[in-house]
Order: sequence, then C-alpha cells, then structure tokens
Amino acid sequence: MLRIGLTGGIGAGKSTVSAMLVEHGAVLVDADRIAREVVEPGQPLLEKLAEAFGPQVLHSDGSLDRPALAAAAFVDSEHTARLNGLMHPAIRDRTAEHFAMYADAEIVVHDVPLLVENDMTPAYHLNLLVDVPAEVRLQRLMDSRGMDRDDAAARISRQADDDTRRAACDVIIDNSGPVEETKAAVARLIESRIRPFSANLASGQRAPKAALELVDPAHADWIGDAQRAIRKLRHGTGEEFAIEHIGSTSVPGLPAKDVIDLQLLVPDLTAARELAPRLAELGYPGAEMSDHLGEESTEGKWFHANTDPGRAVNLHVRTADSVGVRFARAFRDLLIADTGERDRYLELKRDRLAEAKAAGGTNGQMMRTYAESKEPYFLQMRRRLVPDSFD
Ligand SMILES: CC(C)(COP(=O)(O)OP(=O)(O)OC[C@H]1O[C@@H](n2cnc3c(N)ncnc32)[C@H](O)[C@@H]1O)[C@@H](O)C(=O)NCCC(=O)NCCS
Ligand SMILES: Nc1ncnc2c1ncn2[C@@H]1O[C@H](COP(=O)(O)OP(=O)(O)OP(=O)(O)O)[C@@H](O)[C@H]1O
Repeated sequence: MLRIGLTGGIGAGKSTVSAMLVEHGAVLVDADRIAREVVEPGQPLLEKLAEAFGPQVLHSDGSLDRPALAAAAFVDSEHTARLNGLMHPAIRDRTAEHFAMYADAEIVVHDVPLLVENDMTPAYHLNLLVDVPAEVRLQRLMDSRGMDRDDAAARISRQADDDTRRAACDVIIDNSGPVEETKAAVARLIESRIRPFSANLASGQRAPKAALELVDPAHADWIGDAQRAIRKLRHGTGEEFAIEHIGSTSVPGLPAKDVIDLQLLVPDLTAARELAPRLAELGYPGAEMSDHLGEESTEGKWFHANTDPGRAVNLHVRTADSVGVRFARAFRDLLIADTGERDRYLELKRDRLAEAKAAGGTNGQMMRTYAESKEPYFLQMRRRLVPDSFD
C-alpha cells in the first residue's frame, strides 16, 4: 500500500484535491471526518470537552456546538493545545481502524490538516501539499464558505505557516489558480509519479535510474530532499539506525547526477539482511552487494534504491566501522571544506562523463564506463583519507 499524506492550510483545497485523487482510484482517510466521528452523540469525549471548555460547548441535547467550541478553543495557543490534547489521541485510535480496513488498497490518501504541525510527515511514502497563500485562503473562506474573518484568521494563526509546510512536503500542488488547472496537475501527478510509485512498491522494483548528466544544484533541493528521505527511513526503522547524506548531492554548490546517496549504518551484515524487508516496505528494495575498494579488495554491504520515480535515491547499508562509511564521510567533508578539491573533482566528472558518452553503448554501459573511469581517483583519495584501510 502506498501511503500518501495530504495537507494544506485551512481553505487550501484539501477536500477538493482529495476528491480528485479518489476519482483516480485512491482510497481516502479524512481526518476532519474522523474528528467528527469521535465527538458523535454518546462519545465520552464530549463530556471531557465540556469540562475543559465549559458547558456552553454542548447543545441542550448534549451534542457538540461546533461554533461554540471553535470560539473557545482557537482564542489562544494554550486553549488550542488543550483541544488537541483531548481530541488527537481519540482521532489517532480511530484512524488506525480506518487504515486497517483498507489494508488491501493500492493507494491510500490521508487528508490531515495538521500533518506538519503534528510532525506526521515521516509516516508516509509521499507527502502532498495543497498550496495557496494564506491571504487567498482567507478570502476564499469568507467568499465561498461565509466564514467570519476573525474565525478564519484565528485558525490560520494556530497552524503552521506556508513556508514550514513547503519545507516538510515532497510535492507541492499549486491550487491558487482555477480548479481546472489543479485537476490537470493532479492527473499528471497520478500518471507520472503516484501510479508508477505504487506499482513499483507492490512489485519491489526500483524506479528508473537518474539520467547520466550533471545537474546544477540551484535547480534542485538535494539537502531538503535528503532530509525528508532520512526522516522517513528513520521513522520506518524505529529510529534505530544512523543515516547520513553522502555523495556529490551532499556537497553544497557541486553539480551532480540527480540521485541522492544515503548511507545507513548497521552493526553487521546480518542486521543489514534482517532490515532488507522493512526497507522494501518503506519503498527501498535492495540486495547484498559489495563496495569495490580498488585492486582485488571488496567490502560487503547491502544496496537499496527507491521506488519513487520522482526522486532517485540510493541507500547504501554499510557496517558502522567499514571503510565505505568512513571514506564516504571523509570525502564529503573534504569537498565541503576544500573548494580547490571540489573544482578538481567537478572537472574530472565533466571529462569522464564526456568520454563515457563519446564511447557510446546503452545507458547502463555508459553509466558503468563513467563509474569505472573515476575509480583511480577514488583509490588515490582513499589512500589519503582512510590510510589505515591499506594496512
Ligand atoms: C473545533 C471544531 C469543533 C470546529 O468545527 P468546525 O466545523 O468549525 O471546523 P472543521 O472541523 O470542519 O475544521 C475545519 C478546519 O479547521 C482547521 N482546524 C480544525 N481543528 C484545528 C486545530 N486543532 N488546530 C488548527 N486548525 C484546526 C482545519 O484546517 C480544518 O480543516 C473542530 O475543528 C474540531 O473538532 N477540531 C479539533 C480536531 C482537530 O484537530 N482536527 C484537525 C484534524 S486532525
Ligand atoms: N482553485 C480554487 N479556486 C477557487 N476556489 C477554490 C479552489 N479550490 C477550492 N476552492 C474553494 O475553496 C474552499 C476551500 O476548499 P476545500 O474545502 O477543498 O479546502 P480544505 O483545505 O479542505 O478546507 P478545510 O481546511 O476547511 O478542510 C471551498 O469553498 C472550495 O470550493
């Protein structure tokens, strides 16, 4: 099951976009709907809300007076925290029941207004943001929902700001234009990314490799993408293992192939083998392989690559004290600190890439030629950065 987290500020169009995703075959778990279920007449939560906010939040028949609760709860951050403290555990339990019901679904979209505020993004394979600037949302809420300006503004101030949401999500769906444009963007996202991601996840197939070309870092957000991938992997593996961003995309300012390299540190290769099925569920199928250390020398590792066609990631699962781990770290730190070495390495990459392309062959052959042609440089660097690995 591909788990998608969908969020956006109040009035951004989450319901509008989630309905579009449902039309494309996704199953929806709606947090606002669940929030209503847990306060239906007879639920124990109603009494607790009345205790916390006063009897005026209940109608005379005992049901919830929603505008009265909104007025009491969004008045300041302390009251909102009290509301959340009461509501969120009940919402969480009911949500788990909904997900269990849809265990066989291929794509489940979880629409959660407070996905970023509650730090829930790492629990999903992909996080979508329905993005509309706060002032446009405020206007829409007043125009089309007849919402009071002060109520809308109070809720906006209780939520994350637009930039914080953008930094936490993987995909931004701009809904500031006409709905038809959003609909077309959602259809493209489904075809180019969500459907193939779901199919790859189900079959344990990695997404196509990144193109053999160097991308300008100004056109990418590699540090942000790596941090989001690391948080998902850490969360999905019980926060047990250290995971580091390595390789060219971890060096600010260095053009690179558009693939993020991460290394996950395990105590030994048995742990790597045991971890492999879990990583596959998280969207990173893999196999046992080895790092080439030069001459005849190799070192065992597991190599995983991700299933999301929208973001290539290679995940090297290495033992914590391995030469591979130490070299990747030291080489990254050298390139960050030493601009001269960074320029030399970039020149080498450009030359070898041009040579590999000139030699021709399939894409796979050219990739191998390129990788092998950099080996002597890496060997020389390893002598310098991890000298004890030659003992
Ligand atoms: C206070 C309540 C009764 C007001 O009901 P009302 O019908 O006016 O609003 P509704 O539930 O339709 O929510 C509309 C929007 O308000 C915003 N909102 C709701 N709760 C919160 C909150 N705790 N913090 C910030 N924004 C919120 C969201 O953007 C949501 O989509 C209701 O919002 C509620 O029960 N909130 C607590 C549950 C919750 O946190 N829901 C958010 C999803 S986890
Ligand atoms: N692209 C758009 N242009 C104009 N109005 C829109 C657009 N998308 C949605 N709307 C309108 O804006 C309002 C908010 O949309 P919607 O209910 O989908 O948002 P939401 O994020 O689910 O809101 P909430 O946070 O309250 O749950 C609705 O009245 C909707 O019809």
